[in-house]
Amino acid sequence: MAPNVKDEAPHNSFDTILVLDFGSQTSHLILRRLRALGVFAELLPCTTKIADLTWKPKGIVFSGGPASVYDEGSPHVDPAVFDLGVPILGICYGCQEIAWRIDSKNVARGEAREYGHADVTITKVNSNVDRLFAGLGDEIPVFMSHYDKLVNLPTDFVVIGATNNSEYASIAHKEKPIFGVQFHPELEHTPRGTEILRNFSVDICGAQPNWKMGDFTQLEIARIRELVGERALVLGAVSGGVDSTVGAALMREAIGDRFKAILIDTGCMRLNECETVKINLGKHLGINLTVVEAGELFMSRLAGVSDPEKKRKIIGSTFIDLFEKEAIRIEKEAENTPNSGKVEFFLQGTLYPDVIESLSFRGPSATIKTHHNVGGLPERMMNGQGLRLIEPLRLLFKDEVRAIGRQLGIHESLVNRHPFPGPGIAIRILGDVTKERVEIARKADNIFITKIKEAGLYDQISQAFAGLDTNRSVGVFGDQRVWGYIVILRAVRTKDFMSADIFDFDTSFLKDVSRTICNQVEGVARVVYDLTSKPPGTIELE
Ligand SMILES: Nc1ncnc2c1ncn2[C@@H]1O[C@H](COP(=O)(O)OP(=O)(O)OP(=O)(O)O)[C@@H](O)[C@H]1O
Ligand SMILES: O=c1[nH]c(=O)c2[nH+]cn([C@@H]3O[C@H](COP(=O)(O)O)[C@@H](O)[C@H]3O)c2[nH]1
Ligand SMILES: NC(=O)CC[C@H](N)C(=O)O
Ligand SMILES: [Mg+2]
Repeated sequence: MAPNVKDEAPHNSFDTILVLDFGSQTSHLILRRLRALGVFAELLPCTTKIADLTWKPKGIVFSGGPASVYDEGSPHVDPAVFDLGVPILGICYGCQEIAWRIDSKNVARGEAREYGHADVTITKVNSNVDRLFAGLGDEIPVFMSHYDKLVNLPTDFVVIGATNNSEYASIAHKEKPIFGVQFHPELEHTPRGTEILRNFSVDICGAQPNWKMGDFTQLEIARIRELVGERALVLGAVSGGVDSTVGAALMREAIGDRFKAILIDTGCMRLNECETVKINLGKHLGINLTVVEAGELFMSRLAGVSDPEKKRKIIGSTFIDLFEKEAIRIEKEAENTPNSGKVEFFLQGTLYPDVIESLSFRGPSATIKTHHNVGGLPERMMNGQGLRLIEPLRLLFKDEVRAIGRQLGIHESLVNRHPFPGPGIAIRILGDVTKERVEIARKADNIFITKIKEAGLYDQISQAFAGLDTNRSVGVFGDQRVWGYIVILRAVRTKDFMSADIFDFDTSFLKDVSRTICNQVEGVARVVYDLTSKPPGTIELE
């Protein structure tokens, strides 16, 4: 495989805390909190071999995780991590891992699950170990989520915090900067958790809290210039979503017209999407976007397919076919112009959550959904055509990307757009995809989003759309029997798209949307509002 460029990362320019991930649902929040403090942080699987690290972290956090340290097959860190000489903080499973490494009898199943609020009584010991809880007083409310617990105090450790249920809820090594907490400082429900993470990263690890988006932007532009060199062309998959738009703006800034932006019209885009994106990118960013019209091709390949994973795979491989063709076309077109060169790079707007998912120590969690931008797509492009991948945003979260977008002067309406998945409306239709069904879903979606905007709710909602259940339901319209599809409205609030809450509309708003859709979209017999949070649901229907 062609070398990736991911290692040229901010960890070379900023003090970085390494988070080793044991698979907790909230591992990414540890990074979010640290970065919000101005401390750059990166996540790697807990099984990372320390000898493979090409950079030295200022400190290491072990995350929580669903396994039990004492079970066979449970994940464990490379023992070399303790020889690095940098401070370590274990959170929940991470704390249990520290204790278990010292003696496997130190951890056992507790008598009761402790899930939710608890009060930690802080014990002052000496100025060295007290640094973790410095400034926090005698007691702090925390959020717990565990069943296992420390049943012995590991040798050479002292207790720095206890709860009614957990005698050793927080521990510290007597001499070395090794700490463990049974609770989760990364959660909002541990109100003073950020202070604990600051005490650890800044005071104990000595990390300079100087991570700023502005620096990232300039560093990234310089890095792209150096990487791409004087002649090479870069093909960019640009959807008009905030991620690829910001990625495209960075590329454009870095290498001008040698960046070639391509939008594939899958035939499953939102109403007027492609036209609007083309105009916006031209007007605001000076990017000449090529729209590849491929609706018919996608429809023919999707005909009769109702299995969600099959749909996603078909769409993913059709995207590649088209990008491969485009690479050839672009090189031909550039021949005999001042910009002649080979297409050597492929830009994608991959974000950190996608990367985190595929970094899981259990292997990619693609078993839930195959995202078309991770996995198959780049690999074939790279192996088949020798293309190298550029993913300037692969270490960022969505709100960080939005902040960069604003810095680059990208219009607020683009920066704040709700995300739209690459496979588009195809994964919002339960059942097989036909032109007629896409059209119905698209119209319903447009009505829903327009009403949301009119009501001034768009920016309060993280993502909203209308999908289609292709089971049909009976209705009565003007005394006529109809047998039509069911429109599913979905609107969620989330910061990171890993978990999400339902948006609370007034019933009168939903009634109005329902009435308008039934009146204006032929083929619909009923409209329902999806009340499933994530988890257990996912944001998209498929
Ligand atoms: N229709 C499309 N044409 C070209 N590239 C696409 C298309 N849809 C998706 N992509 C590529 O796949 C990547 C992942 O899509 P994704 O929807 O996650 O990001 P986005 O569209 O840039 O932003 P957002 O999440 O806000 O929609 C995009 O960044 C882009 O590189
Ligand atoms: O580009 C994409 N290609 C995909 O295949 C894909 N699947 C889901 N999504 C988006 O990811 C976020 C989380 O969605 P789920 O809860 O449905 O997994 C939501 O924002 C989804 O819109 C995708 N984006
Ligand atoms: N949240 C966690 O890390 C849980 C750790 C472990 N699985 C327990 O039940 O205690
Ligand atoms: Mg998108």
